[in-house]
Amino acid sequence: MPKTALQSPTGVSPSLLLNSLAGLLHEWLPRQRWFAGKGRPVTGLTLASMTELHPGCLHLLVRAEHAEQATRSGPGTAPADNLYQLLLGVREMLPPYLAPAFIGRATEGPLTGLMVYDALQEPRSAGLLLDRLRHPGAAGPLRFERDARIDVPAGLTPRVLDAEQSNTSLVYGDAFILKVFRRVQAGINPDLEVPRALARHGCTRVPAPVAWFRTSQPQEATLGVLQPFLPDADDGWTLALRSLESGGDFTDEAYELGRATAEVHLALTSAFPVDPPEPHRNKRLAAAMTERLDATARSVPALLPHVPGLRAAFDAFALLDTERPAQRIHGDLHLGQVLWSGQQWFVIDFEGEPARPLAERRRAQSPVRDVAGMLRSFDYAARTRLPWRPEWARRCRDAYCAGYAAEATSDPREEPGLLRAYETDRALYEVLYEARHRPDWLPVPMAAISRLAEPGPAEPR
Ligand SMILES: Nc1ncnc2c1ncn2[C@@H]1O[C@H](COP(=O)(O)OP(=O)(O)O)[C@@H](O)[C@H]1O
Ligand SMILES: O=P(O)(O)O[C@H]1O[C@H](CO)[C@@H](O[C@H]2O[C@H](CO)[C@@H](O)[C@H](O)[C@H]2O)[C@H](O)[C@H]1O
Repeated sequence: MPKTALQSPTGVSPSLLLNSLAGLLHEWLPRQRWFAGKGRPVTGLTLASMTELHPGCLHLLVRAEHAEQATRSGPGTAPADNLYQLLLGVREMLPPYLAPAFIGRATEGPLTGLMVYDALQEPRSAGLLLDRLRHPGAAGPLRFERDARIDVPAGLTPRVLDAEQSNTSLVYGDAFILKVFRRVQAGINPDLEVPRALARHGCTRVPAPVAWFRTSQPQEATLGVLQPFLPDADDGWTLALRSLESGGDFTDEAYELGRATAEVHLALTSAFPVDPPEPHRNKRLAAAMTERLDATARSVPALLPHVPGLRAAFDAFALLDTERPAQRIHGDLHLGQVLWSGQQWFVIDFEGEPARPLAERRRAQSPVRDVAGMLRSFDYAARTRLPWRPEWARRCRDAYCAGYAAEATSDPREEPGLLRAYETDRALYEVLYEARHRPDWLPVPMAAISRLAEPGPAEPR
């Protein structure tokens, strides 16, 4: 057991503990990809819950506020409630292998002089977390639960997944993957809710949750989900780039992806209630899209010249008289969310667009939102590789829609006005996402914005 002076922090009051951690977290949080106010300074910090998982390892839920945009409304703006999940280790000395996990040395409060680090990167703590999931039970406000029908062996070697992620995932022995949600919102996370429901309904396109953990403090919320790991799978983004780099064709894969999407959509209509068509739904949705457009343009002024053209796409959508049922969907479908196992496409990450409030992400919506997300993704892939091959994207988009139509009751290409509105809404989300997280990528969705703002076909060109 590592030598630590923190044998039992349960006797330490949260406010005292925060004295020790506040300075360190002010520095560390803004550098994390999952921090909502990435790069912006933390302006307030409170401890919402603290649980000692094992000596020297603290599970914390920390509420952090950041400067700017914290109070604006609209897509992608930070919810008022920014609650983060942290697993912190505390030691007197840090062994070299934990250097990348180092957060800082506490200079105040009860932890003074101790080294604080991200315990998710420590194999011992990661292993103990898996043990908790293997043996359902409680630890303070935390509850560990599992599907008892699936065996999870002891002693699987953990590693942190090296992926550009919104959360942190640990892979255990190439057999299971545990996603630890970093931003925690009240209620069940759709990334647990949806795959569980789909698995119950016999859908084999989604790795079924094996175990999960949640908290009751400061509110009921999902904290992490363990699923089978597909060890030899490549994600769709990697495969698409490979195809572009080799001058290849991706239409067979795109067609199959369309079929897989339609299959998941169909399974979702069995697993969750479907909202029947409702008069004026298009008008209401178009109004919400227009509001998001205005809010996004306030955050990213480069959009301003395109606002009238984009608004026209939403106005045309409002006037469409085909009202469709709404259903649960994926919510953030793109090439990075699908895995090719060698035999079939799997769909992962049902969390929805991470910046939207959870209640909104769990709402029934048009399946066209997902279709639009994937169509945008083909355009994304084509635009990130030179020479630009617009025909590659066009062919993939067409094949994807054809595959979708082969399994579903409708062909997305038959309703261009609907598709254009959802693609525009998605491209606006992407503009905000890139402006915040990867400003170098901003030209990718901006190219689509210029195209979508012009009258005429919405196809990439
Ligand atoms: N069941 C799985 N099998 C294999 N790899 C997976 C699995 N689930 C996720 N991954 C890998 O982990 C990455 C991040 O997962 P994802 O659920 O998208 O996390 P986040 O929501 O944090 O972005 C994926 O891009 C994929 O490469
Ligand atoms: O973290 P998530 O995978 O849940 O999704 C977020 O990050 C994605 C980028 O990693 C972002 O996707 C955008 O870039 C992708 C290429 O990196 C591209 O395939 C997508 O089409 C594009 O939207 C996604 O929007 C965001 O929610």
